[in-house]
Amino acid sequence: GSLAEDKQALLDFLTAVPHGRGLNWRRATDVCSRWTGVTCSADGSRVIAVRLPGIGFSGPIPPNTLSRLSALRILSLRSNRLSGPFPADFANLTTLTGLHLQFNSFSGSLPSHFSPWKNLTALDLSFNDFNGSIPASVSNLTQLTALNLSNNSLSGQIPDLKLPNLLFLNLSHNHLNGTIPKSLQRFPNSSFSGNDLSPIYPLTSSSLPAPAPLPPSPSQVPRAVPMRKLSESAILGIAVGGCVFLFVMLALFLYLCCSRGGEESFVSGKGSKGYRSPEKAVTGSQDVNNRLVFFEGCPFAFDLEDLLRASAEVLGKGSFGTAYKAVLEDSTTVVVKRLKEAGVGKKEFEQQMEVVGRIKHENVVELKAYYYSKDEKLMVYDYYSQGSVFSLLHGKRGQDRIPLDWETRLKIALGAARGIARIHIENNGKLVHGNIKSSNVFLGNQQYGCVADLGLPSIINPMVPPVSRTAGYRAPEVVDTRKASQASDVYSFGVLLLELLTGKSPIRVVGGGDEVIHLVRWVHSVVREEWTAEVFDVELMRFPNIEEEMVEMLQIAMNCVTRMPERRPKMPEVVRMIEGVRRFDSGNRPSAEFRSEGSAPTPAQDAQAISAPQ
Ligand SMILES: Nc1ncnc2c1ncn2[C@@H]1O[C@H](COP(=O)(O)OP(=O)(O)OP(=O)(O)O)[C@@H](O)[C@H]1O
Repeated sequence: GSLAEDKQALLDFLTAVPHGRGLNWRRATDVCSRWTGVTCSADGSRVIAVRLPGIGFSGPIPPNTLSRLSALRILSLRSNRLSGPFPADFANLTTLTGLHLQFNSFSGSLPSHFSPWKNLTALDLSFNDFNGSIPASVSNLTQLTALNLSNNSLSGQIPDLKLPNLLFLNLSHNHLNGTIPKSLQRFPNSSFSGNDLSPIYPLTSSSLPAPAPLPPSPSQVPRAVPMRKLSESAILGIAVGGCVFLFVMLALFLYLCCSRGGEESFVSGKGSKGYRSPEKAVTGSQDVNNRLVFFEGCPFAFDLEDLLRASAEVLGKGSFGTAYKAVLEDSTTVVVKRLKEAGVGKKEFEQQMEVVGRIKHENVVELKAYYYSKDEKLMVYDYYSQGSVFSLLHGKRGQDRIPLDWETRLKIALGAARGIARIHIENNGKLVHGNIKSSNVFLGNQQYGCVADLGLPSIINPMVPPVSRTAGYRAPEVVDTRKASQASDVYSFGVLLLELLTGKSPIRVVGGGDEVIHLVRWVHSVVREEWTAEVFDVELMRFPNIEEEMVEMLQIAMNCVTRMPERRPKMPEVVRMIEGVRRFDSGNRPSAEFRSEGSAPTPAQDAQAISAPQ
C-alpha cells in the first residue's frame, strides 16, 4: 500500500457513491492536508482515518474501494443513507480500531466472522436494518470496549460474549429473545430493553430456594434475579478484578447520563431511519450542574457523551485512580483520569482544580478539564504518545529496545526540574506536587521532561503499600508523617535523577521476593565504596565524554535525597545546578540550549551547591 493507492481508493469510492454535499477531494490536492475527513499517519505515508458523517452518501458501499485502505484505523460513515449489506471486503481492513456505521440503512446479516478485526475497540452499527442473529464470533473482538447494535432487527438469542474489555454495550430495540448470558449481566437493563427477552423476576430472601442436596446444573437454574440485584452482585464479583469493576461503573454512569437524553431520539429514530445530521445523532444530556469544566484556552469541544463514545483503553491503575486513553471520534486523544473517592467536598475539589488548571507551563502537563459529581471525579489531560519516562527507561527489553541517550536524559531532568519549580511558585509558593515519579513525567516539546499528576495528595489519600513503585520515591519524613511538602518533592525528584542515571527502578525486589533494594541506599553504598562508575546505567557507557556530566548530575541527585528535609536544595536551585552541568562542556556539544535566560549560576554557587552536606 502507498498514499497514492489510498488516494485512488478514496476517489473510486467518491465517484461511485452518490452524495448530497460536495467534498473537496481533488486529485491535484494533497490528500493528507486538504481533503475533508481524511487523516494520515504522522509520517504522511498512509491514510489512517476517514470520517465522513452526514455527507448524504446513499446506496451500497461499492466493493473494492474503501477496503483498499489497508492502513485504515478509523472509519466513520455515520448518519448517511448508505444501504445494502455489510461490505464483505471490509474484512481486508485488518488494522481498524473504530468502525462507526450508525444511522444508515444497511441491511442483511452481520458478518459471520469477526476475526479479521483484532484491534477493533469500538463498533457501532446501531440504527440500521441488520437482521439475523448476533454471531458468537463477536467474541473474537477481544479489544472491544464499546459495542452498539441497538435499533436493528436482530433476532435469536444473545450469544455468550466473552469481551473482558467491554465497557459500553447496547443491544436495545431489536427482536432478541432468550435470556441475557451471564457474561453480559454486568450491563444495565437499558442495554437490553426493547427486545423479547425472558422476563427476570425479583429475588427476595423468601424466594431463595432452600439448599438442595444436589445443586442443579447451571442450565437448569432459572434466571430469577433482577438486573439491579444481579449487576450489584456481578459488580461485587468483578470488584475483585479491580480494573474491570471501575470500567463497568464508568460505563454505567456515563451510559445513564447518555440514555436519559438518548431515549427520545431512539424512539423517534426507530421509524424514521435515513438521513440524520450528526448533530442530531449526538444528544446533550448532562445535568447542567455536573458538566465537564474546561479551562480557559482549551481547544477541546466534547462532552461526557463523546467521552463515552470514544474508544477507551486502560493505561494503568495508579494510587489515585485509573487512567484511560480515550480517542474521540474527531481523533482527539485525551487521557481521562478517574479518581478514587476524594477525601474532600466539591468546593475544595474545585478550588484545587482551579489552582492546578491555572498552571500553564511547557514543562507541566496541562489539566484541560475536570468533572465532579457525587459519584464520579474525572480529570482530562492531553495524551502523551511517547509514554512516560518510566516506560522509556524500563519498558521494552530485548532487541527492539532503543536506549535513552544521555542528551535526552539531561533534557528530561531539566524539563521536569523546571516544571516542578513552576509548580512550587503557585498558591503563594505553597503548592506541592506530591507524586513525582518516572511514570508521571512525559516527553514534551523537543523531548524535555513534562510533569503530570500534581496536587492530588491534598484531595485524595493515596494508598501506598510499602513495597511499591511509588514508595521508592517517598522521602523518609513522608513515610512517617504521610505529609508531602516541597522538600519531599525535591527528594522524589532526586530519586528520579538517580533512576535516569542508573537505569534502575527506585525499589527492586530480588532473591525471589526476600530482599528489597532501595535505589537511594544502593547508590549511597556504591558511592561510599568508591565504585562511582559502577553506578551508571550500562546503556550510557556507549556515549563518549559524558562521565563528567554524569558525576555532576549524581552529585545533584545526592543533594536532593539528603535525609534532612531542610538541608535539601530548593527547586529553583536544582534547576540552576542542572543548567550548570553543561557549563563544563568539552566543546563538542552545543551548550546554549540548556541555559535559561540570565539564570546561569556563578562558579562559586555551583561549587557550594555540589559540595553541600549529604
Ligand atoms: N497524559 C498522559 N499521557 C500518556 N500516558 C499517561 C498520561 N497520564 C498517565 N499516563 C500513563 O497511564 C498510566 C497510569 O497513570 P496513573 O497516573 O493513573 O498511574 P501512575 O502514574 O502509575 O500512578 P499515580 O496514580 O500514583 O500517579 C501510567 O503508565 C502513566 O504513565
